[in-house]
Formats: sequence, structure tokens, C-alpha cells
Amino acid sequence: MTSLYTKELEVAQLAVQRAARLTKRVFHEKAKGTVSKDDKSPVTIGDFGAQALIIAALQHHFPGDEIVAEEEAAQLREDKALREQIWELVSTTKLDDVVAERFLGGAIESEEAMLELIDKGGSQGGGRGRIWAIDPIDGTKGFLRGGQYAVCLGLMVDGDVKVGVLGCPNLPVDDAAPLTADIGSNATDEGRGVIFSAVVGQGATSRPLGTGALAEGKNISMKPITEMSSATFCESVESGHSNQSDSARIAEKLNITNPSVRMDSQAKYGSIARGAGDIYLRLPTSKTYQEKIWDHAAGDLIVREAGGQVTDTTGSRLDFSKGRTLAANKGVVAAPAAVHGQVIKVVQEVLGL
Ligand SMILES: Nc1ncnc2c1ncn2[C@@H]1O[C@H](COP(=O)(O)O)[C@@H](OP(=O)(O)O)[C@H]1O
Ligand SMILES: [Mg+2]
Ligand SMILES: [Mg+2]
Ligand SMILES: [Mg+2]
Repeated sequence: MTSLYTKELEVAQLAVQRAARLTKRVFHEKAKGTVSKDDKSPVTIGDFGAQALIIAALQHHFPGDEIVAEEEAAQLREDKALREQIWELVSTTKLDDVVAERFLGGAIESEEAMLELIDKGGSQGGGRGRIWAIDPIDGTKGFLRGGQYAVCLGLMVDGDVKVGVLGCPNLPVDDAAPLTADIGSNATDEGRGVIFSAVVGQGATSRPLGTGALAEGKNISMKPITEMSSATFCESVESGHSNQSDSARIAEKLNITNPSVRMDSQAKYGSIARGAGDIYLRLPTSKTYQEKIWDHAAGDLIVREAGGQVTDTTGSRLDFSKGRTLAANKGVVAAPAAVHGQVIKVVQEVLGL
């Protein structure tokens, strides 16, 4: 029997690899073309450019699929200078393997076609049919700070994530490298850049993030926790995204003595999936915020396929069928399946749930 989603996985990984070439170019520039969105959060020319390149590849292979993507082109239609900067990047970023680049459909035709592609990500999502979720740069604040970020792509079918890919240009290639928050100032790309992938029922893998054809992948799995006291947990750098005083109280109650590792983006999901860390806590900072599906789709599947359990703070699975947000969930608790119940119990004690 041929495996399911083989083509989707290949397209997704190559599309992420190509988009990451673009984000890396922007990462190494001082001027990242940052503009403010309506909710005051930042977006850069890297976010827009990566979204255009990913959607171009998806449209080439799966023109009937819907797409939920974070960014939209409205601001670019009004700002010629910004639009031209993005077009310059998008029209010159290719995979350096001719076959792989042709497989993705090659270059986008024109600046106008680029804007139209960006706006193909406006689907309302939901629980029916094939829907891709794209976060072209997750952790934009980390990206601007010179920290961790991720290029994220997931395929949902009837509300369940079936394929997940995370490109993490600033994480170590080595799955066994210790978990650190900082990539170090003056760091080069040497030894860094990894793609995490998973297909439902087929396990999770990591492979070096390359520049052309895909590198060989290796199976990854979460580290079994033998002593909770020696576990490491990760959380957001941004205290506005996850409540860091609640997480400190949870860690204390679990007798965890290691300090939390703070890193931006879904790099947290990838890191625990390969056993570099153990637990990921994302604790609500407000009653009203709804998590976005593109911030979790790929990571949720990758961690579950690596032997983890991912729920919200009430212990329910993340429900991707509700639209563009995880409207039915609050926060995220990801841990090895064997200890997830123990972690949830303490999360609920501390949050008073
Ligand atoms: N109040 C809030 N609570 C939780 N997440 C938030 C938030 N405000 C913004 N975010 C999300 O947090 C993401 C980054 O996650 P992290 O904190 O793990 O790095 C952002 O993704 P983008 O950077 O793609 O916009 C954004 O969608
Ligand atoms: Mg954003
Ligand atoms: Mg995001
Ligand atoms: Mg983003």
C-alpha cells in the first residue's frame, strides 16, 4: 500500500524550505521592512514574501484546497515601496536544485499575481474538506530580535491535522543539542536549520533545512521523563503570550528545578518532539484571546506523532475545526503522553480550573 499524503508532505517540506531561504535573507538584513498590523503586532517583508511563495506552491499542486494564512495583502496594495521590496525578494528566491524548483512550479508571474496569492489565504477555515494553515513567520518578534522563529504549514482534512511541517532556521540541526533560548549574537547559519515533519499515523521526523532538494530525514521521539524534577519546560519569550508567573508556580509544584527555556514560535513544539525539552506550557494571559490555528496546527501533529499528548489547559484536544482560531480551547499543555495527566492536574490546581 502506498502511504497516504506522500505528495502533500513533499510539497509542504519543499515549500517551507524555499520560504525559509527568503526569511533567512531578511533575517540577515538590518532593515526587515517592519510594519504594524491593526492589532499593533509586527509583520515584515519576510512574512509577506514567505506567505506568497508557500501559497504559490500549494496552488500549483492543489488548486482546489482552501488556505488559512496569517497575512493579507491590503497594506501592500497601498504601499508601493513595501510591495516592491517584497517583490524583489519573492522574484529572486528559488531553491538551488532545478528539479525541486520546477516541482514547486517555479517563479510567480508578476507583482499583481503575488498579491493575489497572498490573499488566497483568507479562508474562514472550519471542519470540512482540505484546508492548509500557514504561518509564514511564527514568532515575528523573535525574528526581529534575532531569536527563534518558524515557517509553519499544516494540512487539515475535515478538521484534523494530517500533515505538519515546521522550518526552524535558527535551531541546531543536531537533535541531541541542548535546549537553549539564545542563538548567540554574531551566530552564523553553521550547524543550524532544521525541518520537523509529521504525517498522521506515520511518526515524526527531522532533517537539516537545506537550500535545494530535501535532505535525508531521521525519526524523532519525545524523551521519556523518568524524574519530573529533572524535566525542562519551555514557554514564550513574550510574557503577553503566556503567563510566566503561572508557569513558575506549576513548575514549582511539579518539583521542576531547571529554569524554563524561553523561546519564540513553534520551535518549542519541535524542540520537545525531538527530546531536547520535555514540556511546553502556554497559559492564557487574558480571558478573551483565541489562539490562531496557524500557531499550532503543525506543532500539534508533530508532538503527537513523536509520542506526546497535546491538549489545552482543560485537558481537551486542540480543535482545529472551529474556523481561523481555536475558539473551543484555552492555552496549550504539551508533554510526553505518560506524564501529561500529571502535568494537567497541577496546571488545573494552579489555574483554579
Ligand atoms: N495575547 C496572546 N496570547 C497568546 N498568543 C498570542 C497573543 N498575541 C499574539 N499571540 C501569538 O503568539 C504567536 C507567537 O508565539 P510565541 O509566543 O510562542 O512565540 C504570534 O504569532 P506570530 O509571531 O506569527 O504573529 C501570535 O499569533
Ligand atoms: Mg503575526
Ligand atoms: Mg504565529
Ligand atoms: Mg506569523
